[in-house]
Amino acid sequence: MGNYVVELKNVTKRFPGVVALRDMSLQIKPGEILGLIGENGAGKSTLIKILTGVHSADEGEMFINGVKQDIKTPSDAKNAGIACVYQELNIVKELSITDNIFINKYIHKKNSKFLDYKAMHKKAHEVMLSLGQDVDVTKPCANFGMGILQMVEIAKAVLIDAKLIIMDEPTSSLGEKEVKQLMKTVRSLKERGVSILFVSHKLEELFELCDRVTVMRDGEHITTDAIEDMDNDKLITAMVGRTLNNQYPKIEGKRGKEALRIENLNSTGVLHNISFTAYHGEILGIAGLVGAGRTETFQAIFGAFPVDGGHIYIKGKRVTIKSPKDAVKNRIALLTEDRKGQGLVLSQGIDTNLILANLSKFTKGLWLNKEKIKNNGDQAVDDLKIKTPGLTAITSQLSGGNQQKVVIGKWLNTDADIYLFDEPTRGIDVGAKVEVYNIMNDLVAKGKCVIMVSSELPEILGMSDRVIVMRGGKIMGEIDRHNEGFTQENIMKAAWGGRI
Ligand SMILES: Nc1ncnc2c1ncn2[C@@H]1O[C@H](COP(=O)(O)OP(=O)(O)OP(=O)(O)O)[C@@H](O)[C@H]1O
Repeated sequence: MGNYVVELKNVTKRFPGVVALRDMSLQIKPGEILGLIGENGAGKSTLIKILTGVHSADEGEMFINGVKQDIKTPSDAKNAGIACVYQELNIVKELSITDNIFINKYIHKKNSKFLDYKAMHKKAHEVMLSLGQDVDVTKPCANFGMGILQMVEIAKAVLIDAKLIIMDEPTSSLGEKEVKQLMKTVRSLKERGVSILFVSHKLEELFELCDRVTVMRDGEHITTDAIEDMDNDKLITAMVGRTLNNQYPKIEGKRGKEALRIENLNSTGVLHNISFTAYHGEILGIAGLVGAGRTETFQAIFGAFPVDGGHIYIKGKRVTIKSPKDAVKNRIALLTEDRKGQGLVLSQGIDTNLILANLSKFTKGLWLNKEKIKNNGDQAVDDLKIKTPGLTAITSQLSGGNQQKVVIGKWLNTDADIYLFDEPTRGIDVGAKVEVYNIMNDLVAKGKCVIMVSSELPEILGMSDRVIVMRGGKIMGEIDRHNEGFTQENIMKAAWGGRI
């Protein structure tokens, strides 16, 4: 047996109708950063759940430092030195950083039932500092942003002396600066000998950070290689099982008439005189850093964010949009960034969820038109490559990425003219991204107007006809696809406050 911190041997895990992991083996070396990547539904979360004692394997074995383990519960895993920082953080926002860090193992004063807050604050501050965060640990977590809260989770792992810290899509809700800080912290943990399993859909992060990378597909181990032996194409091919010729299959449409015009949209302190025009038959990209006001702009157009000035015109006519209902009436669809929070009824099947945004299209009198619902579902599963044992499968049992695809499918059912896509490909795999881009192409070909907010610059450049850049609730500039200034550098410059 090699020198591994954690080793899985021939692990199989079945759910009704699905083999989530099939004969999966994995070795993690001491002090290495191992990347883990795979399409939505490939089995990554199931693997994490086995490592952390949330699920037990049907077959297979697990070793820690060469010693066979019998991990049955999350506390077994913790005791064995395995910790996980989940995408949805496990933080009680009302409590202080110190309380969150010590929540299950408070330090008591010597021979006393009283808690020793002095000692705990000191230790908490020390650990946070070692992670690069000089913060007031006595303050409630509600006062801090995602980047720091994630560090609180990492601090918990450090305090139990974790040998392996698993990070599940850790950068998905972080801004650029926070991502940089996280990378620094991960490297410093590695230097201290901690191993990291870094699960991500973002290839560039894996290339920047990892020593080796493991690719999974359909519940199986496909390959594990040193990162320097891998490149984009090799990773994608291993992941999707075919070569993807073009990650951004842009088809340029013919720009039609004005679809949406915004004039001097204001929301005190948040949006400042936002004005732009979007046309039928084009994709307008909105770039900017986290906090630039992009999501708020979408919500304001959709009647879901308070505005105190400005006008909205649709097809040249001024309209009043005071609620999402007004927006839908004006044939605007908004695919929000927070897809889990809005709109999926997790206890219902995929077929039902897909029709929720436009029920009337699927009813006959008072009755649901079952055939239409089935055809619609089959089409969406096919178009979006939703991985599921069946159309009626309960959405709570789908992998995270596949749940997102259901939400996208739901909004595509609305027959809108104007589609506002907020971070449309967050959390979905490279293959599925291409499907979403193809759907955008189809919408544009039908003369629809697509506006996309995205933090992924390659995606913005790859798919937009025009890009506007926002910063601090203002529009900094606009660049056309056919302009030679249509580059990542120019967009970043504007996003950081420069002029295009
Ligand atoms: N509790 C469950 N009941 C039934 N099936 C499940 C359950 N959990 C996961 N599955 C199935 O197991 C398979 C693997 O899912 P898993 O969540 O591990 O994928 P993943 O690689 O994490 O995907 P994503 O990138 O979308 O998060 C999927 O087909 C999923 O539907």
